[in-house]
Amino acid sequence: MSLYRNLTWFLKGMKEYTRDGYDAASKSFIVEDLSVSHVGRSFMVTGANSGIGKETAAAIAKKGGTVHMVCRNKDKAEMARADIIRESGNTEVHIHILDLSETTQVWEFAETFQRQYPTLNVLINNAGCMINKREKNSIGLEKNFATNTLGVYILTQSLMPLLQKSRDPRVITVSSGGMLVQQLRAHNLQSKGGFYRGPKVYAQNKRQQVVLTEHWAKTQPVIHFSAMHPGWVDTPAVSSTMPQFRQMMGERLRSAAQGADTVVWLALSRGAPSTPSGSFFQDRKAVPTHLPMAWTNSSAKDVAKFLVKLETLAQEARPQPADPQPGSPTESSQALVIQHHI
Ligand SMILES: NC(=O)c1ccc[n+]([C@@H]2O[C@H](COP(=O)([O-])OP(=O)(O)OC[C@H]3O[C@@H](n4cnc5c(N)ncnc54)[C@H](O)[C@@H]3O)[C@@H](O)[C@H]2O)c1
Repeated sequence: MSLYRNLTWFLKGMKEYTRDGYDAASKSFIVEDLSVSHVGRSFMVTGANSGIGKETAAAIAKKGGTVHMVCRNKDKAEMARADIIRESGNTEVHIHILDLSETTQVWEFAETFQRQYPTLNVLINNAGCMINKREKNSIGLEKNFATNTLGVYILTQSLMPLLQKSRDPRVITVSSGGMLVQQLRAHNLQSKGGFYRGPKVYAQNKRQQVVLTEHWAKTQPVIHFSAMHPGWVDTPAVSSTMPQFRQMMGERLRSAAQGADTVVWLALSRGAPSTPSGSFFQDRKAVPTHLPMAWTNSSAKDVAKFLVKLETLAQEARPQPADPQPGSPTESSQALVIQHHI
C-alpha cells in the first residue's frame, strides 16, 4: 500500500506540483481576484522571513495590509522586514520573535499578542520544518510534531477569540501534498520507538494539519479555514532538508512566489470565503484530501483520539496552572472536541 501511495503521489506531483503544473493551472486564474485593497486589515504570517512565508508577507504588504511577521531568528526577520518595506512601501510590518517548536512559548506569545492588538483578520500558519533526526524540545516533545502540529494547534486555538471578533476572519495553514500518503495516526504522536524517518513524520504532521482544519471548520463557523499545498517549491527548506530532490528537480521546482500564490489568494481574494470552510487547496482550487483507493481516510474515533491527545498536550504545556474560567476559550474548545467527535 505504501509503495502504491508513494508512486501514485510522485506521478501526480510530476504533473501538477512542478513549475509546469503551476503554469498550466494559472491559465484559469482570474487576475481581478486579487484587485482588493487590504488597508486596515491585519495578517499574521508565521515563518515570514523566508521562502513562501516571505513572498506571502510581501504580497499582503503590497495590498496595504498590516503584517505581523512571526519569526524564530531576529536578524533574519529584520532583513526580510526591510526587503518587504522597500518592495511594498508599506511600513505597517511588525516583527514578533517566536520559536514555534517551544510549546510553552507559543502560549505566551498568543496571550501577549491578544492583549496588545485589538484585531487579527487572517492567521497564516506557514512555518514548518522537516527535521531528519529525532530531536526534542525543552519539555521533551518531538520537534517536528511540536512545530508543525502542536504549535499550529495552540496558536490557532488561542487566537480564535481575536479572530472571531474581527471582520471576515480566515485561517490558512500551509500543509503539503505529501500528506496524501499518510493516514492519520493518533496513537504515536511523538514518533517514539522504531526507525525514525523525518519525511514520514513531516507528512504525518501535514495530514494532522488537514484533519485540524476540517475539525475547526466544523466547530468554528464564524472563521473561514483552509489548508493548502504550495507545490514543489525552491526554498531554503528544500535545499537544506532534501538536497537530492532539489538537484533532481532543478528548474522544474516552482519559484517561492508561485508557491505562495494560493496562500495569497486564500488570504486576500473576495472569493475565497465563498468556498466551503475546511477545504484543501492547490492552485486556487479545492482538491481531494485522499488519493484514489489509498485507504487514508480516518475514522471519527481516531480523529477524536487525536484531538483529545492534542488538547491534553497543549494544556500540559500551558505556562499558568491550567485553571480555566468557566466559558473560557480553552474550556469550550475541549468541550467542542468531545461533542463533535465522540
Ligand atoms: N517548499 C516546498 O516544496 C513545500 C512543499 C510543501 C509544503 N511546504 C510548506 O511550506 C511552508 C513554508 O516552507 P518553505 O518551503 O517556504 O521553507 P522555508 O525554509 O523558506 O520557510 C520555512 C519557515 O518556517 C520557519 N520555521 C521553521 N521552524 C520554525 C520554528 N520552530 N519556529 C518559528 N519558525 C520556524 C523558518 O524559520 C522559515 O521562516 C512549510 O510549512 C513547508 O512545510 C513547502
